[in-house]
Amino acid sequence: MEKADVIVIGSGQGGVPLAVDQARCGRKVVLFERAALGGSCINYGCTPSKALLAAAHAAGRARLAAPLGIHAEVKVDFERVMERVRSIRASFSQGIERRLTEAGVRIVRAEASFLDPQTVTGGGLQVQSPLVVINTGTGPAIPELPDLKGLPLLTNLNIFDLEKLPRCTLILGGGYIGLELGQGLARLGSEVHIVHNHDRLLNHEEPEVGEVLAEALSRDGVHLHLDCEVNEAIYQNGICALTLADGQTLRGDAALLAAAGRIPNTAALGASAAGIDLDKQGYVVIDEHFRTTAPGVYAIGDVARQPAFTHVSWEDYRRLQAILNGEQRTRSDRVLGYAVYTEPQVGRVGLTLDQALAQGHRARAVTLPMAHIARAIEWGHDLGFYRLVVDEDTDKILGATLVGYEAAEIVHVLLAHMQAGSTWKILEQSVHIHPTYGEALPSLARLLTQ
Ligand SMILES: Cc1cc2nc3c(=O)[nH]c(=O)nc-3n(C[C@H](O)[C@H](O)[C@H](O)COP(=O)(O)OP(=O)(O)OC[C@H]3O[C@@H](n4cnc5c(N)ncnc54)[C@H](O)[C@@H]3O)c2cc1C
Ligand SMILES: NC(=O)c1ccc[n+]([C@@H]2O[C@H](COP(=O)([O-])OP(=O)(O)OC[C@H]3O[C@@H](n4cnc5c(N)ncnc54)[C@H](O)[C@@H]3O)[C@@H](O)[C@H]2O)c1
Repeated sequence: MEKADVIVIGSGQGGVPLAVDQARCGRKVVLFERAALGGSCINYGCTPSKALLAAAHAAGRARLAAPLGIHAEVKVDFERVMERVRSIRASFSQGIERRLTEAGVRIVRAEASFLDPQTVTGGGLQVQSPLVVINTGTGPAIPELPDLKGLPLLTNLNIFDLEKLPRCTLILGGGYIGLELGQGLARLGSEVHIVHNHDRLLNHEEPEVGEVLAEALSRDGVHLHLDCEVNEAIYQNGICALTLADGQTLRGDAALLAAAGRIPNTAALGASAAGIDLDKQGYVVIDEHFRTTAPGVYAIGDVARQPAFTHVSWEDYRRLQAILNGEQRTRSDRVLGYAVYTEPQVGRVGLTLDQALAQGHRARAVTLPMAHIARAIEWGHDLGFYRLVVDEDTDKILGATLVGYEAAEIVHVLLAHMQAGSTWKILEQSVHIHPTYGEALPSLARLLTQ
């Protein structure tokens, strides 16, 4: 039995910096990782998907430039696109290994499970520690479909290993992954069908978000099957056929992508041996201070049902580190921002109007269409809108939804206002630069004076 000061299970976005910091403080740290170092974000998530989208959006922009008087002939070298994706992913993962090693973290390349709250085993090793941090993330949820067994399913785990672009790709799910990869594959030349079991894409967002994205995806030739389920999936001779509830049959050359949500990576953990409670879906139950129900065991990131974003897992690490140092921090008092990297992008922060009303705020929303923004007209971006949600009692900004060009960047202006506790009146008085997309934010706030 080995002894350590800290055990980290999973090299996700919070686990790696935590392990590095603890090791730099002179503690003996053992990190278990059963797959590639760097977790979902680097290997099967943000990094490869955004590298792929860089190529896809370059192709898409070129094709859609005709209204500007530019007529481009686009030729996609899919092999080269994917080589670039994989080389960026490999270099990021190697960087993680270097960081951990240089800090003196002992890396055990094996699946870990608990023997008791202080003892973890994996790769033939048993390690005992007073502090264990679980950062094991999530994996793709596979929809329960009759006859799905035997079908070579694509998920976020293997799609970035593709060598050949599928002629036709059938995607289950019109959420983040389905939309980003659906538009990406379409722009690279695949015939894409998205089957979504809700009548709106990205159905947790302001209703108009789904409408704008549906229009944008249609312009890219994506076929949308909304409010629709798959009844049957058959795989024969390399061809997969999906029969939809509306009677249509979609056929693809073996490319069916499951993008229908996530399941937590807890099955292998042996949580019950350590007295770690899981919720009904298998997520680790934590309190406001990331404590699980087992003494000395904490959980951060996606596996603890925190909002499933890289920056949240990273911020969890900062908060847990502060808590371990005796500071008064909690897990949920953050201004949450996130984005969807379709074109147009969706930049989000804080509450939607419905969420604000449901939380008891006397909330009001104002909306500015893209077509009223000078920069958007000049650049030929006609799709999208900016929406601001404010509290009528305090004038505080409660949230925003920006749908438009580089909205993921522009939404940070509002995130900074919210973090600083400022009001829409301060935003309205700010003189932003002309002609920019940012200039539209004070104009948006000005609508509240009417
Ligand atoms: C396609 C896709 C695109 C995404 N794009 C974005 C984006 O643009 N922006 C964004 O903010 N977020 C994005 N996300 C979400 C983001 O990837 C996750 O929220 C982020 O990785 C945080 O994960 P984590 O730190 O909780 O753990 P993860 O990064 O999931 O890491 C968990 C690690 O634990 C390991 N592990 C699991 N069980 C065990 C075990 N028993 N023993 C040892 N090791 C184990 C796993 O192998 C994995 O390496 C995307 C996700 C996907 C799937
Ligand atoms: N840009 C980003 O930050 C980014 C990108 C990708 C993923 N992510 C993270 O990863 C998480 C998972 O993404 P996701 O897209 O898998 O999940 P999701 O929950 O965002 O979307 C899945 C959608 O699929 C639908 N669905 C479920 N089962 C279905 C079925 N059988 N047939 C048709 N539709 C079905 C659901 O209604 C749901 O809206 C996200 O919640 C997000 O936190 C973030």
